[in-house]
Amino acid sequence: MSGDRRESPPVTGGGNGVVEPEKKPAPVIVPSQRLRLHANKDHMPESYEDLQLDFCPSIFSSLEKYLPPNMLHDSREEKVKFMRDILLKYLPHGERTRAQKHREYRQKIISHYKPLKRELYTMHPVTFFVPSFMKAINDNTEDSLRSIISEPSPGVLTFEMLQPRFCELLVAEVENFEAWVNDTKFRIMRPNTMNKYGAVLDDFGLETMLDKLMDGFIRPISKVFFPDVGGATLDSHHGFVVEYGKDWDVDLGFHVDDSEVTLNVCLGKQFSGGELFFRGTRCDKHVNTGSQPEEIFDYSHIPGRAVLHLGRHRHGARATTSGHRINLLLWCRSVQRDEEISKRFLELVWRVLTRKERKATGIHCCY
Ligand SMILES: O=C(O)CCC(=O)C(=O)O
Ligand SMILES: [Fe+2]
Repeated sequence: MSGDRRESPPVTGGGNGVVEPEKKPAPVIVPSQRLRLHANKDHMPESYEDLQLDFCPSIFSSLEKYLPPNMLHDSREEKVKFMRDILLKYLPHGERTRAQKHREYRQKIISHYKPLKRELYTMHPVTFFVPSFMKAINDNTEDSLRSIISEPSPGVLTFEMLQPRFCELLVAEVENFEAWVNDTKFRIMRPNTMNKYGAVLDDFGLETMLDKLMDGFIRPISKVFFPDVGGATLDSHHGFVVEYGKDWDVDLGFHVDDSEVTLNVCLGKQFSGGELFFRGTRCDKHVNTGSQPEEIFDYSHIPGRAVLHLGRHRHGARATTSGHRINLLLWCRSVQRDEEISKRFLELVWRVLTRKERKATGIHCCY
């Protein structure tokens, strides 16, 4: 099983950047401008999405809950400055430059690649989605969603979603992008560690459209069906296509996704094989344990039909034995995970402090 999950940022160095220089005699300092060790659960954090920040905006929203109480109602700029200083101090340099490099990589592609099907780049629900899906989303009730969704195995939801025309347009756009990559010899990053083929749609301009797809059409479903894992708070995504066949990847090993909720829709073309196999949901600790008979389920892809499942629902894809299979994948992530990262970040910072430094923080709780 390949662990394809994102890791929380490691913390290096000692001190939390807010520790006072040693003074004599050492007073008991009760500092006001320090992060709290426990989140203020009642605080509604601001959104930082519209700011050009060097860290993911949702990290700021999560970290805001740990701000000292007297800062909670400061201006957004003041809060950003405070939190950014801490992140800069503790996130390893490599992680920061990686994010910066990726932004530059994406910018380079977007400024040189000429899209073929421009209508894909803005969300047009009526031309993208089949009427039954549109109606269920517009009615916006649990019953309306349940009326179009089947659950052939616990936690595996399937429903008709994409219009054939949309699938054709997206396949044509991906082929155009790949032709450009070949012509220009641009070295692109593949969607994940397990694929040699396929393309990241977010990297060549489709990020905004896919964000709308997640916000308006996937979150309403995952809110009802996957409420316990952040289904209601999906707020970022990794959108890509995978390609299978004789001249592409053949199959995909058993794995879990780096997502809270995964949308997988077949776009075509003609193929045989390529079934998804599921083996039940596990936490990180038990990801390699055996399966119960009722967890074993195989699903045959049908173009336009979506499969929605938890990222931690163990699965893989069998060999595509003939033809060419292209699937759209949207790994949807929740702010809930960023909160987990913030928490672990603080725990780690706490761990690297000396006893004296801990005392100086004025926090009396320890891990
Ligand atoms: O090929 C498929 O349909 C599965 C793809 C998948 O599971 C993934 O990319 O995470
Ligand atoms: Fe997957």
